[in-house]
Amino acid sequence: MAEKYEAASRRRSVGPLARRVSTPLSYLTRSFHLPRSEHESSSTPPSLLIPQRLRQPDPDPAARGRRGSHCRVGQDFRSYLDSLRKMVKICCLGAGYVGGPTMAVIALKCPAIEVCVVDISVPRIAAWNSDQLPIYEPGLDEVVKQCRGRNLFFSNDIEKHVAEADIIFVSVNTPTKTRGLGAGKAADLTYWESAARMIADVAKSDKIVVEKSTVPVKTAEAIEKILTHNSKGINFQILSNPEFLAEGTAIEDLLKPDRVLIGGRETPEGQKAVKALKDVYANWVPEDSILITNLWSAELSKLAANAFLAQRISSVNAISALCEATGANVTEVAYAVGKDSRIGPKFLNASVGFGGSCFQKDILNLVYICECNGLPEVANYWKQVIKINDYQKSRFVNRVVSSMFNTVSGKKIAVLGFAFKKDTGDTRETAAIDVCKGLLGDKAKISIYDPQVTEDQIQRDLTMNKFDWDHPIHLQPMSPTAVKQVSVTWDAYEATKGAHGICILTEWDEFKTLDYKKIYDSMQKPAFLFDGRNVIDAEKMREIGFIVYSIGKPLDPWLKDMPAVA
Ligand SMILES: NC(=O)c1ccc[n+]([C@@H]2O[C@H](COP(=O)([O-])OP(=O)(O)OC[C@H]3O[C@@H](n4cnc5c(N)ncnc54)[C@H](O)[C@@H]3O)[C@@H](O)[C@H]2O)c1
Ligand SMILES: O=c1ccn([C@@H]2O[C@H](COP(=O)(O)OP(=O)(O)O[C@H]3O[C@H](CO)[C@@H](O)[C@H](O)[C@H]3O)[C@@H](O)[C@H]2O)c(=O)[nH]1
Repeated sequence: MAEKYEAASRRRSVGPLARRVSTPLSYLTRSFHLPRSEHESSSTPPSLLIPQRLRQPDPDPAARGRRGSHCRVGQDFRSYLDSLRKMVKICCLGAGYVGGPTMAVIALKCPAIEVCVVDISVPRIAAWNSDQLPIYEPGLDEVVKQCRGRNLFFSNDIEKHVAEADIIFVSVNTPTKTRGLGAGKAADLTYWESAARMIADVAKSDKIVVEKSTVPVKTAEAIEKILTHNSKGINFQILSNPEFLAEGTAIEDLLKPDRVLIGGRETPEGQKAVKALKDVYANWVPEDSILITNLWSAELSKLAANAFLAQRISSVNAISALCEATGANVTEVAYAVGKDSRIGPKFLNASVGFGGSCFQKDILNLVYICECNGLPEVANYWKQVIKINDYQKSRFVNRVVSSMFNTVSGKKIAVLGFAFKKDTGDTRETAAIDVCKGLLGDKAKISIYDPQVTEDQIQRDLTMNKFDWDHPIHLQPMSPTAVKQVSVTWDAYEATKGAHGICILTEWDEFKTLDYKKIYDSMQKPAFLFDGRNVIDAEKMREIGFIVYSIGKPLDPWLKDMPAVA
């Protein structure tokens, strides 16, 4: 088993563990004044990169017109070179799910720009400099391999790279506040504010500071105050450039974004900064997909986009409850509704509930901003999206317990999938946490399998308080009192062996092709299968002998006779 674990670990990326398990104490002790790491010496960028385009033929001359950094008619070669040199350094604070992939793609598409991603976490940077990247994201390894050491660097020497940069992206955590004013709703800007103060301290030349993190509207105004108050005459331009990538498809999303949004001040300096950032993206994003707005529109658009997306899921999940009550089929309903071109087919999959580090946090943030602006009706409207999501998770738990003769005490429940969606090892706010906690509350014994999530991570998630997961300073060493009723395996067949019931909580493709006959044969009878993602063919499973529940689908005759679920 130990060998298997090691082999499986080697197959996997380090995952969020690098941040939350192996290194927690580093967060408690680190300041911005960090010693150079071992990796530094081999990965510190050269002081100035010679633009590759000057040495290599342009691979796509036809695209020149839409790129921003080519020598224009009337511009002499030296000033062209100077303009490139002036633009060559980007630093990104925060080497996480956003900072890492985003900067890797900028480095890939802009060989003339030197990109350095910095972080307060030493192990996280070490992982970026190794063969085991700290996050699992399809396609990311290839992009990093292509650029790392060429024009993409990862470092803990934050001050040095901030001081040298022309453009500084800030992509640090903006979690929900856990205490004090606005606790449980407002964004905690501690990490952002300390990043801004550090930039003000170390800057010796003009900088463009880009909000990449998701922040409340008007954050740029506060950041501007911090920077200009300490600025020693240095000119800082703040831009809002929110990120819209989704985990699991981050590289695809970054290579072909639906849009890039840049908000800036409407002053000549502000517009110059907007143009400089636009020129970076214009290396691969068509001009008409780069939207320019004022600062506040850009900041608010990010929160609004996530609220709209989450609202669609809560809408279809609300309908899923009605489908179960009436005999309608949510897949058919969603298909019929999505065929209306005004509605569209995407993001209408009923599920056990949305998770991830963004939707809940950003909607709570929006709710708080509405309340602060005297708009309680608007706040309540958006709050309902979260309430339905919580309802969907507890409805699922209730369905499991009521179906299994109203108790799961002492029963083995296999959980297939713990990540918040497929193709990621990220477990932040995953619905699986609430479902497992609910089942544990009824004294179930849980056996979990997820192809990308480790036991340490799962134990940590099940013992952590709400909202604490996104606060580096709250990270503690592995709790010695891990949840005993929970076991974690690297094998779906082992997880389901001897189980009374199975809950599918993540839509991993491999769950569609498991040998369910073999699984059924190894389970206690009657064998229950609760599909929280609608990934299995319920009719085939019933033929095997399972009692099946699928979200929003007509109920199994067995389940109809069980106590009603609220
Ligand atoms: N994860 C996503 O899919 C996604 C997508 C769009 C936007 N966002 C937003 O982007 C921001 C970052 O999200 P993430 O998922 O990348 O978070 P993350 O936790 O993966 O990464 C944040 C990193 O910032 C580092 N950090 C904190 N303070 C720092 C400082 N002062 N200097 C340097 N590094 C510091 C942390 O150590 C951590 O590694 C959040 O505001 C989030 O809402 C996230
Ligand atoms: O039809 C659907 C689509 C998604 N989900 C769930 O919703 C959650 C979020 O999924 P998704 O949006 O694909 O992933 P994220 O990485 O959280 O990306 C969202 O949050 C990011 C952070 O702000 C934004 O940048 C992205 O645009 C936005 O899609 C996951 O639990 C999904 O399983 C459903 O239940 N049904």
